[in-house]
Amino acid sequence: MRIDVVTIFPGYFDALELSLMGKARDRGLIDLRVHDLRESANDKHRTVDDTPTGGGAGMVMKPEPWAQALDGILADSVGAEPGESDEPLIIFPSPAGEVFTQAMARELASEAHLVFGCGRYEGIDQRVFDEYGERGRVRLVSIGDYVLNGGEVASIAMIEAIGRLLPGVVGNPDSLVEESHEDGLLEYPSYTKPAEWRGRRVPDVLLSGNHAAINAWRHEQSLERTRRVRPDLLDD
Ligand SMILES: CN1CCCC[C@@H]1Cn1ccc2ccc(-c3n[nH]c(N)c3C#N)cc21
Repeated sequence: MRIDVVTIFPGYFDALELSLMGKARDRGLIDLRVHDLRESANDKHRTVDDTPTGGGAGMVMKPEPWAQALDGILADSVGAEPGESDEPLIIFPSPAGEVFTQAMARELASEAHLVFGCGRYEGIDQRVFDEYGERGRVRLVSIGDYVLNGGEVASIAMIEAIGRLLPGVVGNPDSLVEESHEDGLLEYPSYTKPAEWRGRRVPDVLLSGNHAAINAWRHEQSLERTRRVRPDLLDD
């Protein structure tokens, strides 16, 4: 999968050189390209923002630098493999977006080419979403009901959630099956050695070697935790 990111803070994405994402990039499973939006601003001061038309606090990101950056990426996008969508999907993190879920991560993991447009300030001029929404596929996506200062942290979260689902990225694909949200439930509690720690014992069933009983216990724990913490996940 090719992933392009447009941002005024490229350094945020150094985090994706670490751990599993870094290994996936080294192995060519993910082709991550980070673009500094300021390099698409043609004035002497590389201006990317201006005052909001109609008044109001803060600044809004100008449309033209975004168009320069996105047009460059789209022009460079190669055709997809058979069955993949030709057009890259452009994702703009936004508190006004559809909420990102594990189901969306699975859906986006089948894309050949994703582009993440990281806004800052009060956001990006609406006409960028309109322009690229008419020309191709655009989704505004939120990672949750709280306010961040920009789209970079949200993009990193989504890139990790999507990237880890790609074949070969996570060592044992079985570990992807019993995770929170993967089966619609929160995951069961985990334990390791020692069997007793500060007077707290690991549940006996986990020491029994009875895998049917262990699986049944773990499923019940997932159900109980989901009922207690996220009953909304059990609504049909
Ligand atoms: C604070 N400032 C004025 C109010 C509106 C937002 C703005 C900051 N900001 C600018 C671009 C941008 C993109 C995403 C997010 C964001 N916040 N919360 C989420 N779940 C997000 C996502 N995904 C925030 C952003």
